[in-house]
Amino acid sequence: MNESNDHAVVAPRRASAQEMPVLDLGEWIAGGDIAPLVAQFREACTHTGFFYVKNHGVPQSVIDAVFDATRRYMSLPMEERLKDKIDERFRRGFMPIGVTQHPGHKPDLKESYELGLDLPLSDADVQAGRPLHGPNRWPADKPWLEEAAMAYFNHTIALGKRLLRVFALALGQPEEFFLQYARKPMVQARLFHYPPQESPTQLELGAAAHTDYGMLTLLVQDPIGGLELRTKAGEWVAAPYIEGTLVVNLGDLVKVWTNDRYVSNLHRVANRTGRERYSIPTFFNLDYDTPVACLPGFVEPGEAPRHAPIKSGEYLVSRFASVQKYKTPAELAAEEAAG
Ligand SMILES: O=C(O)CCC(=O)C(=O)O
Ligand SMILES: [Fe+2]
Repeated sequence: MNESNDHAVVAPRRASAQEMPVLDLGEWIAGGDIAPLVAQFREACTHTGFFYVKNHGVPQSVIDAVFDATRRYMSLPMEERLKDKIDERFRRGFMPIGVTQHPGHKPDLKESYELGLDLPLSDADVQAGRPLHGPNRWPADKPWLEEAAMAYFNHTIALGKRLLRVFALALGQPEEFFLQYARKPMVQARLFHYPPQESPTQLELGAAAHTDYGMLTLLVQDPIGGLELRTKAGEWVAAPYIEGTLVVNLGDLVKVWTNDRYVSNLHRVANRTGRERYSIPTFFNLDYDTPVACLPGFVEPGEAPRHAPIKSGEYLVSRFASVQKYKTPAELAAEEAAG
């Protein structure tokens, strides 16, 4: 990292309604026509790859409860939380500041509690050592954390599966196309706490500028705000809290499906408010073995797709390893064998 290239990151203007539209899922969820939503989804995904959803079906009480539990947990003494420190194999539990570091940046100024699809040790994929497949890790003396987090997690899985229907139709596929790859989806949620930062800079932020990796990110943020994304013109804009909404954005694997037609956008977090910020992204990814490849209609006849086909899970694991201090299952097995 080059300190002399560092720049202060000042608060940008708010994203316009075109840069961050609000998609209303209410009518469709109530049994209405999906077509208008598909058109709005396509427009947003080819523009900034970011939008809000409202009337999304996740009860506000469930969202309030998971924020309350996250605040309560992150207020506990560090030594208490370190008892739940993330385990190398399954990557679930408390992740202190310092674990996530994007190349060329200082570590992100955030800490988190990580959870995912809760697979028992007897599960065939867990037995087979498939990366990131495993049981959640919960502090037994704080049942309120598991209760609130899993209630929220299960609702976002339902929302993610709903959005996959819209997504498939937007890409010219049958509505159920992605659901065939969401049998044991690699969904991960992160309960984030961002301490306030007086003067954010490009090198040191709550979350350094990055793109997400997979399919769909669903995010609830608290009223503090601080999420920023980059427009097509290269300008950073704020994606503030809007009551009753979640933020949705696309990840890099969508570029493979769509030959770069859909946007996986750079974004970052700067918490300049002087107050604690909390946010909870759920990363909705498909099954490990999903063959991700350019879909028909996204490449001209006679042209080759820009990205080689790839297995969803392998790609995700390689991306995690690039930003998190992370041991691969092979490295762990080698360590174990060495005693
Ligand atoms: O906390 C936020 O608002 C965004 C977090 C984020 O971009 C991420 O974890 O990938
Ligand atoms: Fe992100």
